[in-house]
Amino acid sequence: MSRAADRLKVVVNHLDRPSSFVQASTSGQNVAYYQPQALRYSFDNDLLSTEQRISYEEDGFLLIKGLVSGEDIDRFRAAFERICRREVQVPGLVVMRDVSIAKSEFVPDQKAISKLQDFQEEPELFRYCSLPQILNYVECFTGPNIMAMHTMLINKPPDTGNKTSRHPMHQDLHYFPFRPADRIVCSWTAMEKVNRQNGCLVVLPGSHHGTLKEHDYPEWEGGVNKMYHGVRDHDPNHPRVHLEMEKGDTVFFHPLLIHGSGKNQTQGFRKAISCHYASADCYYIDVRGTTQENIGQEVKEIAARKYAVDDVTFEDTWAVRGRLVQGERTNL
Ligand SMILES: CCCCCCCCCCCCCCCCC(=O)SCCNC(=O)CCNC(=O)[C@H](O)C(C)(C)COP(=O)(O)OP(=O)(O)OC[C@H]1O[C@@H](n2cnc3c(N)ncnc32)[C@H](O)[C@@H]1OP(=O)(O)O
Ligand SMILES: Nc1ncnc2c1ncn2[C@@H]1O[C@H](COP(=O)(O)OP(=O)(O)OP(=O)(O)O)[C@@H](O)[C@H]1O
Ligand SMILES: O=C(O)CCC(=O)C(=O)O
Ligand SMILES: [Fe+2]
Ligand SMILES: [Mg+2]
Repeated sequence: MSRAADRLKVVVNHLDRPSSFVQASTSGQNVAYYQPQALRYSFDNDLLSTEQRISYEEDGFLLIKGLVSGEDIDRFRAAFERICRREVQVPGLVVMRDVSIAKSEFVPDQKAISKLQDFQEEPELFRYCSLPQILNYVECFTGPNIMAMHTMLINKPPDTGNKTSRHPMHQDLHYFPFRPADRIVCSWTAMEKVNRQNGCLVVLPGSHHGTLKEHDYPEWEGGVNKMYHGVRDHDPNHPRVHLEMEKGDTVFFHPLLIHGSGKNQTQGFRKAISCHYASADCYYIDVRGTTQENIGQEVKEIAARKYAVDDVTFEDTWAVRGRLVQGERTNL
């Protein structure tokens, strides 16, 4: 029996989802197999192997080594540095500083910047979101109509000793007022070697099988960055995986996957570039009365302050930032 078929059995036993598989009898043994259509998290196409599809189904992430070239990464880094030196003005760009230095004097240097958000109007950085090799993978999860909904370049600073460089365990779906979750995917590319020392991604494999959990600010003594909500309670005994990656390696992960990143214990600034994609056929939801109401309110307040408007909705803040990168803008 092939390795893929072997893993199918494991997945079936592991997930215990009677409706998604059929019983088959081989050599007198009763064995459960997935039917092709029972793989709900990805589409059947020529790019993903059955093993890769099962792996995403089971774990909620898929790591592809060497997907982005060193040359491209160097160009993204140069664009980031131009922004840090304030040589360019980018409409809509959010430049974030770590909470531990947010109130100190401004230095126009990468050392003051822990994250860029919303670089959809910066052509060089946004090129990342349209790289054909990335979109080919994204399409496996979203289908052909693809929106780039959220863009980030994370420059995780050396921890100042307060542990504020940590990113609490969270599910990205908490921030998104659109569905269905299975048609949303994040691509996250290491811009240099990332490991436990400099605060690589940490994931709870399989956690995407659960539902969206309640998120809030973690009670950390040293402070927490604005809008860095964490899952209120996740099973501390769930196995964790530290995703150590080389420059250009890219991980695709599901928006319900619980993940975070540890503190950066080196003197370097750990860099990664990422984009959250969604099928343009997704639809907006009203988060009032749901666990997402708290983040919806915070984002609305920030948008209102930033753009001096008072009737902006949480959905609007996404609709204005989203950009079509493939196919047709049908809905979002
Ligand atoms: C169309 C409009 C869109 C509106 C934008 C809304 C943003 C939406 C974010 C959604 C995120 C989705 C992501 C999905 C993936 C999951 C995650 O990424 S989780 C983390 C998400 N959160 C963030 O990314 C935080 C983003 N940061 C910011 O938006 C800004 O940095 C900011 C915190 C709003 C501050 O920006 P700005 O107002 O420009 O900064 P200042 O004028 O210097 O400071 C104002 C005020 O805020 C304090 N401050 C600054 N930085 C921080 C910080 N890191 N933590 C806490 N507080 C901070 C600063 O001290 C000032 O305070 P004061 O008391 O008013 O002096
Ligand atoms: N004490 C804690 N309470 C809550 N969340 C934590 C705690 N320690 C780490 N985390 C979260 O777990 C994830 C990574 O943890 P990890 O243990 O790898 O990092 P670290 O504790 O910063 O560093 P390390 O354990 O490698 O010294 C991050 O999301 C981090 O925010
Ligand atoms: O790069 C990191 O540290 C994690 C970022 C992340 O998970 C996020 O911003 O949603
Ligand atoms: Fe995240
Ligand atoms: Mg730890």
